[in-house]
Amino acid sequence: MADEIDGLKFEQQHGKSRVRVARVWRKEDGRHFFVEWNVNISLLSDCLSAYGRGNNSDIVATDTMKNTVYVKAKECVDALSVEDFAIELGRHFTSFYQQVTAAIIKIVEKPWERVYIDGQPHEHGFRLGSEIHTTEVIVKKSGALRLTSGIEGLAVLKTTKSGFEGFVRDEYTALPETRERMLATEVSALWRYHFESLSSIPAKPLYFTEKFLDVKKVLISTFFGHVKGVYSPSVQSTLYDMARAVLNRFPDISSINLRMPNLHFLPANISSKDNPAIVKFDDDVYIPTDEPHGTIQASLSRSWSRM
Ligand SMILES: O=c1[nH]c(=O)c2[nH]c(=O)[nH]c2[nH]1
Repeated sequence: MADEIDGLKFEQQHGKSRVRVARVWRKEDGRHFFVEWNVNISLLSDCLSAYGRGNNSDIVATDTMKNTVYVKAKECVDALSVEDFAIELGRHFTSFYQQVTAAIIKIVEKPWERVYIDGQPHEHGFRLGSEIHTTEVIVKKSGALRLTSGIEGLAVLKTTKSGFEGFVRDEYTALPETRERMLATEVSALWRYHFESLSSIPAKPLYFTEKFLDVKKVLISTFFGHVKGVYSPSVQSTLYDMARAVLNRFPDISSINLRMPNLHFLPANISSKDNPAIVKFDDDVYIPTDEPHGTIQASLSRSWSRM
């Protein structure tokens, strides 16, 4: 939101970052549910006189925003998705305060997962997994909504069925063409849901939690292919297949952005003047390296709207 002060364009927002909250839901049958969230709040509000005149009478204190996270966590009597919690916060700030025109809520969920003991889900035991679930919600006073979710740190590797051929060769090119290499990456994905108003959000509890797990499954299964695998001619091609699979499978996702660094496993060939083959590479010994790494990213949308 741009305003004018003294003939100058002025834009502002204020909020609270890194509000950490954990919530336990204790069911009567003995099962516990648990989440840990790191919440970022940013409010767009009419409080120009705070900047221009030192008058704080329109300022919602960021300390109050922090407290609101704990109040709302307490009020959520049933387990809910990180998306629904973000929407609830956005709804609160935009409806409770007349001067707040929009709220931007970003939350990172820590990947606590229920443990299994002897194949049985534990009632109250959790361990830290690896992939992080994120969400960003923008709620406007009108009820307009922009909802994106994401995954970070989805590390995947396959030991074959990957190659890279036919690329530009010039006087600087040293990379040999291959149809046999390792393929490893750490996927970051961000996808936008098509729900564009608060009233269109599905009422089903944990709808977005299930969707997150389903998107993760589709990303993983498309990366690897079925048990015998699928050939990848490049990170670019596999990334596109993964993005495509998500849009094909989930009608309520309108766009997806994927970032997939190419984490290289270099063939180990070690030689000396006397011994040209101290170690001779035979698709067996590799030198793992993530520095430098390739960086491949792309967005795929159903329409020409932006992510
Ligand atoms: O899948 C790949 N894509 C590239 O763009 C690239 N560039 C490179 O050196 N190796 C690879 N691999």
